Amino acid sequence: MSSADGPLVVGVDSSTQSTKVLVVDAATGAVMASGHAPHTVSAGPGRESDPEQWWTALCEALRQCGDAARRASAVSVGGQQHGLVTLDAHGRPVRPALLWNDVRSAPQARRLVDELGGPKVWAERVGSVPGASFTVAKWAWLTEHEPDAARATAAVRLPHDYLTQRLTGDGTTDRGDVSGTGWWASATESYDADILARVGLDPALLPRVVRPGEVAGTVHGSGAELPFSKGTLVAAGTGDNAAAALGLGLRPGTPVLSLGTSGTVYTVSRRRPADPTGTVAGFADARGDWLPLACTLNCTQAVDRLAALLGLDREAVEPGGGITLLPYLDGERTPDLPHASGLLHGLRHDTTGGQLLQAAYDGAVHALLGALDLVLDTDADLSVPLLLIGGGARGGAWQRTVRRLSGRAVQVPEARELVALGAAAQAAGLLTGEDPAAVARRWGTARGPVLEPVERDAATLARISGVLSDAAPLLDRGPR
Ligand SMILES: Nc1ncnc2c1ncn2[C@@H]1O[C@H](COP(=O)(O)OP(=O)(O)O)[C@@H](O)[C@H]1O
Ligand SMILES: O=C(CO)[C@@H](O)[C@H](O)COP(=O)(O)O
Repeated sequence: MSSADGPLVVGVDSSTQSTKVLVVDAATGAVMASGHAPHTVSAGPGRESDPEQWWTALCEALRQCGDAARRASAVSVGGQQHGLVTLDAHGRPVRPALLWNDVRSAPQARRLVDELGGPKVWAERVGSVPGASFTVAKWAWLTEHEPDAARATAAVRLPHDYLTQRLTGDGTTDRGDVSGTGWWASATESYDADILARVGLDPALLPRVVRPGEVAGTVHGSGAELPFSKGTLVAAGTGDNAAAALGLGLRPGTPVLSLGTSGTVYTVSRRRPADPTGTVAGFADARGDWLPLACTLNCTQAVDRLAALLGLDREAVEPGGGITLLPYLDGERTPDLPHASGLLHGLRHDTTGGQLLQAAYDGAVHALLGALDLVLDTDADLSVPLLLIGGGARGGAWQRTVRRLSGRAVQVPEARELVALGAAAQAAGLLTGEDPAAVARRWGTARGPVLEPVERDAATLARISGVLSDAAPLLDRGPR
């Protein structure tokens, strides 16, 4: 390991499939060490993970960073959004966390939307119309299906809150991640007492919302588990998408398309979003701005699953065939079809496996690009390249599909772990007093090749939209 110019900071990405840790030189952004450890997610009708496993994975990933992590002056955690973590009076999980992609809470979400006065009321007050992913719907599901677990709950946390609390001993969250709960009103930037009362959640169970730039706490214990010394600064942390926005040093109007377990499209905006259609979630960012975002449940894993079923490498796509494949293997959030399953149209004798696989990529990207038009302000500059990030951004087939269906220039940052880098920039900001996005720009994290625009394949987009609308009743009710 070469020597660092400045103090070292640690950035954590605790996402759906794994924990990734970077130790970064706060002066230059150079990555001095990294670690990675996988998580398990339950299969079947729900999606759950044990929060204790996230902690074990974090400790393991930190261990892989060796001496560099021991020298860190500050740490910050970015985490998968929305997950419901329920803790008992001793701070131990009452049950596994209900994750963002668990659609069992769809009926509760629909009921809550109606009870408060409909989508427009939610959009204006909370900034988002909650779907199954939102924590408020998950809590409502828990109180209905597992009332004993709800009664045993002494604290409610998001995934990044849980890990931050394990570091500091204090219950804290931040405006970015709390804006995805459904019980934080973006209009007033505070917990919404009326919504909490409707779902029977005592506000005393919720964490303190740390302000941007404020310290969440310090590492409260060290020992065998953690490399940090007691007193290491802990930043507020945030949700993974808000962390990636920090990690890119994102400026208002620049669009991001992230290809991970979830697919997301978002930008930073100075205007508080309020989309009554529910497609765009009106999240706050981790600074003082907003993060209009749309999210799909089926992205890299759905396409990889199709490739595995076909016995193909994920790059073995072939053009043509007129096939439409809606890859909604987990139900879908964008479009709002929580009970949907995958749907194939246009199969012929001469259809090849490679064409089916390409159709899966097309179906996944179609959903994201349709939402991107709604995410961007009317004054967004369409000539700015689309920033392509997440694990899928490394894939040639993903890159070509996004270019063909968007018709836009696409920039692929060389930096791989933008969520962890954003968390690291937040930690560095605590030490230097800088805006974390400015830290990331100073580090040059968004640098990477720009792939020139190609002609937009409007015919394929129109074909997919047509199948989607014709199959709407089938997709809405799900398989029988
Ligand atoms: N070289 C690659 N080409 C295409 N897809 C890739 C490549 N490397 C990783 N992936 C995909 O990236 C996904 C993981 O992305 P990541 O952003 O790390 O997910 P998450 O943060 O949601 O856990 C995997 O599901 C895999 O399909
Ligand atoms: O639910 C959302 C955004 O609203 C997801 O983007 C989650 O935050 C999970 O992220 P990944 O694990 O796919 O990065």
